Amino acid sequence: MSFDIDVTLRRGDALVATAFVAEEQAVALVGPSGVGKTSVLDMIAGLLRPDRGHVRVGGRVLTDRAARAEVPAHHRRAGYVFQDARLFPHLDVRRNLLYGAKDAARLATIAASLDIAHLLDRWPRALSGGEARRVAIGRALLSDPDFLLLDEPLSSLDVLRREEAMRLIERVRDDSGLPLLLVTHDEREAERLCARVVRM
Ligand SMILES: Nc1ncnc2c1ncn2[C@@H]1O[C@H](COP(=O)(O)OP(=O)(O)OP(=O)(O)O)[C@@H](O)[C@H]1O
Repeated sequence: MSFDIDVTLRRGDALVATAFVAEEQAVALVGPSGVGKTSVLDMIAGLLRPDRGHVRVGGRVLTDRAARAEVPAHHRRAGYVFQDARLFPHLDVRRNLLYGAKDAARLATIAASLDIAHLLDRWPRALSGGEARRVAIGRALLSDPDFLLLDEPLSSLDVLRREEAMRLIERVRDDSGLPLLLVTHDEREAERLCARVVRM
């Protein structure tokens, strides 16, 4: 079992709710803008607390409102790649990658596999959107996570870059073997990258 999620949260006027149990390693969360996809990732990462329900990943209970159980975000071992990369602007790419790294010796391998080895001495402000996102994926992988959360990893890429990014995600998925939850607007991408598609 990868993800066992059943959460409800009121945010302003919106009611965010989803429930699914996935045996598959890779799960896509699809749905229209504003339905609450990012909020669900935040609840799984421990950045938002659901009003009711539970979050279990890889059999581990991270939130169980009925049992008053809540693992703090920094103990969840989530590799969360945010929609806007969120690199530290005052750290170069190398130090961004090593931030929170469990095993710095993996830097070279991961940088090579993400095609960012030539960017290690650059500053985040000198990266394209796609490069920044690859660095964010690298930083998440180096933190030795138990699972991966990717928020719209393909948005704002042109057709060619999108295809490259999809191949990269397939490789990360297959090489890491980690439970992976990916948010996208695009049903076709969801079906290609993930054995399970959850609609919100
Ligand atoms: N800080 C906030 N306070 C109140 N409501 C919020 C807040 N952040 C988001 N919302 C609302 O919660 C709902 C879910 O937002 P969320 O960002 O999770 O949706 P989403 O499906 O990820 O959207 P998108 O695809 O546009 O990124 C929306 O209706 C949004 O307006």
